[in-house]
Amino acid sequence: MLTTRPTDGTASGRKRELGFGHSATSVLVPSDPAHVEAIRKSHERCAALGLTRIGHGDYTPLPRADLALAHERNRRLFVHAAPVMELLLEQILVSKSMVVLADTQGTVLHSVGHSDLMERTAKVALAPGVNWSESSKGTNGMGTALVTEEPVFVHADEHFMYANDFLTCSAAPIFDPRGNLLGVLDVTGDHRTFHAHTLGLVKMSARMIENHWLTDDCRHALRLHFHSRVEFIDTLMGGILAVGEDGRLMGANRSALDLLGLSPAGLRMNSLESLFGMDLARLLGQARSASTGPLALTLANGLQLHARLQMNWPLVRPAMELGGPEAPVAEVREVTEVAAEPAPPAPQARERARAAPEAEAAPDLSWLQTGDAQVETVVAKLRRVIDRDIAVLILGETGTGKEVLARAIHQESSRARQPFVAVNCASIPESLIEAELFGYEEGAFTGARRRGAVGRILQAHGGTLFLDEVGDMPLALQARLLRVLQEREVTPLGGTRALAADVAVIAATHCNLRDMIEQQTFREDLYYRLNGLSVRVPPLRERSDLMALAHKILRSRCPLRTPALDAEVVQLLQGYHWPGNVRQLVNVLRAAAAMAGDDPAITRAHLPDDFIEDLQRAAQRRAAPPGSPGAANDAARTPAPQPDAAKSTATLEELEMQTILRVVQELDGNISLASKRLGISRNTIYRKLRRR
Ligand SMILES: Nc1ncnc2c1ncn2[C@@H]1O[C@H](COP(=O)(O)OP(=O)(O)OP(=O)(O)O)[C@@H](O)[C@H]1O
Repeated sequence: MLTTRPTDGTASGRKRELGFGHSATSVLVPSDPAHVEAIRKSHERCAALGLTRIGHGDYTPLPRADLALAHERNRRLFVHAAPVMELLLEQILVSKSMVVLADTQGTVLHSVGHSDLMERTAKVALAPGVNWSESSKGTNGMGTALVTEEPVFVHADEHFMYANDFLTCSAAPIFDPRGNLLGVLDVTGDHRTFHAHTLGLVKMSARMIENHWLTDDCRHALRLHFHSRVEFIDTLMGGILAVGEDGRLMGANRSALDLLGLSPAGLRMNSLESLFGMDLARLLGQARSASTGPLALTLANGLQLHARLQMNWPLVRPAMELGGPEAPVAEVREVTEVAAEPAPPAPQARERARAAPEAEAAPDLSWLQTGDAQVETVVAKLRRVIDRDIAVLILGETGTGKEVLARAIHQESSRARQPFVAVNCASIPESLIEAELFGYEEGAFTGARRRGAVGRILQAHGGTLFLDEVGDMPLALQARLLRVLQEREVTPLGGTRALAADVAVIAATHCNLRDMIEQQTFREDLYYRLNGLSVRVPPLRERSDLMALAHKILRSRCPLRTPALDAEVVQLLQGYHWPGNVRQLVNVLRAAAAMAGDDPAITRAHLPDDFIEDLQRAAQRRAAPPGSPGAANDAARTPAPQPDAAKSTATLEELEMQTILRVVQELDGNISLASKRLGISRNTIYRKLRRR
């Protein structure tokens, strides 16, 4: 049933029930009997609580300390919800509404919407800290959805308090994979802007948050994505079931529960066997033999499902690099077929992804123990300082795994469930690094985003701040960073209030900071503040676990059909000097595994051409008489030198720069491809190009 509601918001207007389409100023509001009943029941609850329709409710936000506590308790919810809220806001921008996130108590945690979108009073009422529980504000979207645990819209005079009948709100509860209520997502706007599709958008957004939560919770589990219609598998309607190594069902999204006809409690009482009549080994076997396309599964009730298996491989997840040309994307590999790479996100989405705290975490330290004695020592040292508020400084050449190590430290600490925020000091333009790190208030500088921005340090509050390439931090900022680390507070640019910043700090660099201190390009006091414990990640050429590492990388790339390495390839890998370290090894093996396809072993023919060329050049250098232009020396270890490089009178640095420029030019400015071809990280390329 559709009824129209007056849009003038007056009491007489409220009493007028207009017929469908009778007024140019009225809006269509679907009001099916279940909805009418839900609102009636809510009004009854409000009356029973002693609320009155002429009441106003209290719009005073929680005191700062209590709000900070609420934020702290709901940090994870915020981390998953914030990017989704930005997306939702983009969809409803024309409706001049606000997108609001509240906790299970109805306390607003976060709201987004431009300041000119809503009347100032309404905006203030939706600010963080204001409570919108039913017991405080009567019938309203957030409060009522929290009580009923169902999506609901509350339009105009359906609000219990007349004071709120100029609003229209659509709200949906958010649940964790075990069915616990986490909070509520809401869109609130002026009642004249009611749109019947808003509730649908809010419900979809709540599902997106739930799916992120599930994927994060079960990031190392195998995930079964399924639906009864094959084209729906990877949509929001698709079911996701997380399965542990022992075949245990670890969690499911709401669509999965709906498709399986289970409650969250019912999920715990089931297994793969009871649901699909097969255990994990058989499921994997079936996936292995299904060369392409989804698997066919049958439920006990005869319902046919189409499924795909997926797992996350943190090993190959590209590091979050601020300012880089690609957005950080958790790399997902399908077991049954190669996953379609996500399309490159739009610039706005990229911006959001950068601004959002990272939700994904890395494997812990034991994952890094593949038998090298130097790595073992590093891990043992780190285990002694974890959770002791000691800053860690990681030293090592590019591509040795410094960021992987930092993530592993975070993962093994008590902060593992909190954000890990990586800041690459080399890849952010010097003029922006201050704003990136410390954040800024609205209008702090020309070009600043209207609503200001939370800096990376505050995004890491409660978790770990990873300062990569810290040697590239401008001197002026080093002083500010030192103050933050000493006082544990941040004052955003253009702001006057200092905000608490509880962060564990891990810094990394390939530079010699001691030399930099002597050259007065790095502050000594900051060096000591960052260097509670310094560890050096060994370059790959010094490691004794090359083959164990290679097999681990291959296993993670091709879990079901891990190719072997034939004897010649083993010899070639072992004889190589690996200037690009583990990153280069990953790239070479990834390309070789792709070339090998279904072949049981990787042979020389599968190795990438540029790697073979480099091997040949190295062999020629070794064969050349000592002192000759082609003889092996350190310069010969420069990645991908030009053929006549050794004869040139240019310095090593100039040759390197020429090579980088040539490759970047050849690849039309694609830094990612250039980084792969050169075997150095994208950050290193950015840094070097900037220093030109
Ligand atoms: N122990 C490891 N096992 C498997 N893969 C690893 C390991 N260490 C590093 N890698 C892989 O090597 C690549 C480079 O790692 P990472 O980005 O951590 O290096 P980095 O030293 O921080 O590099 P840069 O100095 O260039 O920023 C990544 O793809 C990472 O997944």
